Amino acid sequence: MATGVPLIDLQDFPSQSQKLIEACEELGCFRIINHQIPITLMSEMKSVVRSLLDLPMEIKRRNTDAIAGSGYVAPSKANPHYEGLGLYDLGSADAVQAFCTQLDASPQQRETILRYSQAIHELAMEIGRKLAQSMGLAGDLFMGWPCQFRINKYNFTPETVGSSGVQIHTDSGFLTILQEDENVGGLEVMEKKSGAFIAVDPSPGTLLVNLGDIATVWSNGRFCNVRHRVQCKEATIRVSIAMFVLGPEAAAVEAPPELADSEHPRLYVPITFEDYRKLRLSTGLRAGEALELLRTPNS
Ligand SMILES: O=C(O)CCC(=O)C(=O)O
Ligand SMILES: [Fe+2]
Repeated sequence: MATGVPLIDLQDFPSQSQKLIEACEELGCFRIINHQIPITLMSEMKSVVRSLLDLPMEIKRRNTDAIAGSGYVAPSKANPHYEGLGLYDLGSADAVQAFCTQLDASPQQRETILRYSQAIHELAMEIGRKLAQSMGLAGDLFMGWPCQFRINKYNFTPETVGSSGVQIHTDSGFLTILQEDENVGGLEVMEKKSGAFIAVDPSPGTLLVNLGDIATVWSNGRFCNVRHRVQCKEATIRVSIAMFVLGPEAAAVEAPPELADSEHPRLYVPITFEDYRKLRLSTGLRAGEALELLRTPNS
């Protein structure tokens, strides 16, 4: 049952810095332990999320897009067993409140969603600081960056076993923090070197981090934007909670000067997250291939 996903103890820095950077470079995926989000909050949030996803379709449809694809996604031809609810800008208490209002959340549900969103947002900022420090950089890498939140439900049935819940893709932003289903596996991450998929088995109480395309741009090609997919392994409902750290609000993403010099020329032209997202949407390149369109002339 080897998962091959490195474990990072968030309370053991700077000792774990090298391990963190290696995980970002080699797999683009790691599992966090000691993240300080209470396990009770994680399980309360999971049960709130399950009830929101069980709401009638007409209520779920009130969760409209703030940016393309940020709201309710109904089952479709491409992903017939998948549906999700979401919100843009998890760091904004107003956006979180608006999401709760759209879905008629009870006061108790609202309280859990607010506490969870604050805790996961703080954790993302902490990971940003640890990443910057581990790369020898000062400052707060993700401060002020918009984050997207998505709760995913896979309606797996006996007929769907062996088929795909979500097609192979990379995440477009810098990184994703995932609270997986505590019982149902199915997530698979691709090892860059071999092209082989590694099954990510659930590990309750921990959180999984996947790096996306923006991390590759920012790190001047050092960090791996991990390809991943969700396979249906068993005929049961699977629920996961994802928080995407996207990119800076308006500024173009580019490698900091420390990561680009004459020996390591910039591999990608600077681009805003917004323009990169549009590029992915317009080209339909969902598995990181759009990065090739950003290559600098001599790289
Ligand atoms: O449900 C999961 O485990 C992963 C979902 C995912 O890859 C995504 O939302 O981008
Ligand atoms: Fe993903």
